[in-house]
Amino acid sequence: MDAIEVEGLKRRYAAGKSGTFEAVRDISFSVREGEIFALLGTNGAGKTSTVEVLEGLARASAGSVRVLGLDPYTQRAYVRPRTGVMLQEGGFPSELTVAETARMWAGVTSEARPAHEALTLVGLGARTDVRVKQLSGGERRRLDLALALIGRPEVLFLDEPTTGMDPEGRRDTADLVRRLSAEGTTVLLTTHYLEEAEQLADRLAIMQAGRIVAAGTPQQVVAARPSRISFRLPAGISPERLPLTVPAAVEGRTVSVKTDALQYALTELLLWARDTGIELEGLQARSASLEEAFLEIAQAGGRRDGTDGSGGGPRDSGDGTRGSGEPGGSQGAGHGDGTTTKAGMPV
Ligand SMILES: Nc1ncnc2c1ncn2[C@@H]1O[C@H](COP(=O)(O)OP(=O)(O)OP(=O)(O)O)[C@@H](O)[C@H]1O
Repeated sequence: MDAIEVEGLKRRYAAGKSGTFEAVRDISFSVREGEIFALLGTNGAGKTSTVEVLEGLARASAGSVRVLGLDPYTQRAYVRPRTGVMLQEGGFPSELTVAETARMWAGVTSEARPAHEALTLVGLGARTDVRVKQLSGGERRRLDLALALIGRPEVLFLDEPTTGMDPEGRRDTADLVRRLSAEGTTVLLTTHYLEEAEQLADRLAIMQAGRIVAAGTPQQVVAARPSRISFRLPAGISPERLPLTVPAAVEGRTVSVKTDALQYALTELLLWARDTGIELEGLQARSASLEEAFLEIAQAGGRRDGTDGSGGGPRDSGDGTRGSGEPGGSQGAGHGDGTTTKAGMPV
């Protein structure tokens, strides 16, 4: 059994006179025990709407959701004590000190960690006597995290945990999340920091307009995007003379190439440079970053608007994430069943 199982989830909101707005449109994914799973997407993509259903704060409009094998909404009394939730807006009484807040929280939590232990975990051990209202934005996020950890959760939901934290706070939080995951805690997080997701997540899903449009390990999602080669155009060489089988963009004197076959294209270029006796100044070759993949997917998704939503049925990608049947829907590279190309990314 996976720690989190989402199958065909939809979430609708009332909109206008008797109308509805579908914020989550038939998504499916699962998170294994001890895994760190990141839900990514542009503003309004549907991440929080999804996470709220997993946290048992809202009912699914359609589909099924299981957390630790239970329905988080109808069986909330059993699920809640085993999960930790860090919401986007914590909201504590601002007159209480950090220690009082943590003790109050521990007082209503079964088998709670000692308040000081939770505060030390998040680096607030030296700030226990400070009033909540005097904390910085990043420190409040740390306090939010401490409270989410107080019940020793088996599943931890982190909604943009590092927003407002300085780089040290982000690094400390990432280290802590890794440690918790190594100890068996399942973590589902949303974040707008793509570098953080790339480094932290075992697997991730990118949402757009309520759908999962790409998913897999960070490497799989990135591998499906073209790699980049760039260098300075050698003096006296026109772009047409370059031995490139893929089109190069020339801006000023910088040549940029996007290629799905980095090793081949680079070999071709280097052999040509050697044989022609040319030095390629500023030569760089690298895989796409998650940020580039995300931006490309977001742009492709924008172009995709207006499609009719038809297409094949849900497909099992073998990585625990399934498409919702929309054109270009979901994903996971390299699942080997031949149902998707280039990790099923919208192109
Ligand atoms: N209570 C609500 N009533 C109506 N529409 C809502 C409600 N809550 C959210 N929405 C809409 O649902 C869509 C998804 O919102 P959601 O907050 O889930 O996105 P998100 O991916 O978490 O965005 P962000 O990154 O900005 O937090 C948005 O279009 C939002 O306006």
